[in-house]
Amino acid sequence: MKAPVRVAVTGAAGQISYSLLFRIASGDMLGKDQPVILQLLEITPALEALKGVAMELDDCAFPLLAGIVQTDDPKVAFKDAQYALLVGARPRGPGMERKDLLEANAAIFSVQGKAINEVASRDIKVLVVGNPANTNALIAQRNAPDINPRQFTAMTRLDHNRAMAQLAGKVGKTVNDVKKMLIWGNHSSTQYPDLHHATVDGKAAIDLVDQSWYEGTYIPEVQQRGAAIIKARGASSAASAASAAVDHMRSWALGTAEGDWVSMGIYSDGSYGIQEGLIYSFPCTCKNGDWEIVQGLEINEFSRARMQATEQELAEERDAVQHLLP
Ligand SMILES: NC(=O)C1=CN([C@@H]2O[C@H](COP(=O)(O)OP(=O)(O)OC[C@H]3O[C@@H](n4cnc5c(N)ncnc54)[C@H](O)[C@@H]3O)[C@@H](O)[C@H]2O)C=CC1
Ligand SMILES: O=C([O-])CC(=O)C(=O)O
Repeated sequence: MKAPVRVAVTGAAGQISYSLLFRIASGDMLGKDQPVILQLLEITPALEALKGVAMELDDCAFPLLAGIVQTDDPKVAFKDAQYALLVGARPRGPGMERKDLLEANAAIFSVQGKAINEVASRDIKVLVVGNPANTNALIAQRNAPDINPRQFTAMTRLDHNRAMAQLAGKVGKTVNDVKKMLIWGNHSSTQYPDLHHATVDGKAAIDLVDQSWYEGTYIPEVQQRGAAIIKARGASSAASAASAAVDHMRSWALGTAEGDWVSMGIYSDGSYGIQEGLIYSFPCTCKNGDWEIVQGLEINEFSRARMQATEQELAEERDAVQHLLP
């Protein structure tokens, strides 16, 4: 049996965590041979609810669950953590854009970035889920100067998974047939789901659909899927968000499949002309616990304009939180 790893999860008594924690503890995220110690962070008033969640985790008798820490202190939650899933943040309601949450949520990520910098394992892998995820990831990263910026990522895997499911449905195939899906940019309504590199059953996806459906239906539906779930469910995506978080961390830790890639919000190194330092979603392959941006994709004018629009939004979000970026 491997030695247990420490996995910090914030917002641990919330909706997403109610699905996420059970998936992590069952081995879906890091493998069926990897024991985990869950280090759960909540705000003080939610500690009682967190206790209930921890009781249920105990009641599952998961063979891989080697311990549970419950705390309202970030320095306890992140202590020696090798993985951190930053979920704890306010969700949006109907009629809001995710960036409307910046004011309510941004401060959380500067506190947590500082705590990670101080006490976490130096090889920690951080995934920010709480919205607006890319800019919150940027805030956490900039507040953790002793950790390599590559170790802070934001979740666009839910968008990636949604884009695969919508495409598969349209062409009468399953997600297993879809490869090289790609979300560029921000986890927001400016994100750009790019079908120019995707394949379905080995055929170019862009040739299987017409341009008017791609532009007029597909792109807006993927961009607005989060809002559509809020409208239908009365609350934002939870189980699907948890599943995407599990997918993101599993790909990063255990690698991506040969001949395929995943979308991850990562620290831009200037690839594809995207401003360095923004947390922007790129196509990534993962190996040996590290990610790499897929290089050399041909970008047409249609794509370039959309990649720049979402980049512009991220630059504006960054400028709005300057006071939290040391
Ligand atoms: N990136 C993505 O694809 C997605 C992101 N989200 C975002 O994830 C976040 C969480 O969503 P839900 O679980 O549905 O919300 P929720 O409101 O059910 O749970 C959030 C939890 O975070 C806790 N919390 C608040 N401040 C905290 C702090 N400083 N430290 C630790 N815990 C704290 C709250 O007490 C609450 O229990 C929201 O911001 C939501 O918009 C949701 C779906 C997808
Ligand atoms: O839409 C929201 O506010 C929640 C979210 O990020 C998503 O479902 O993609």
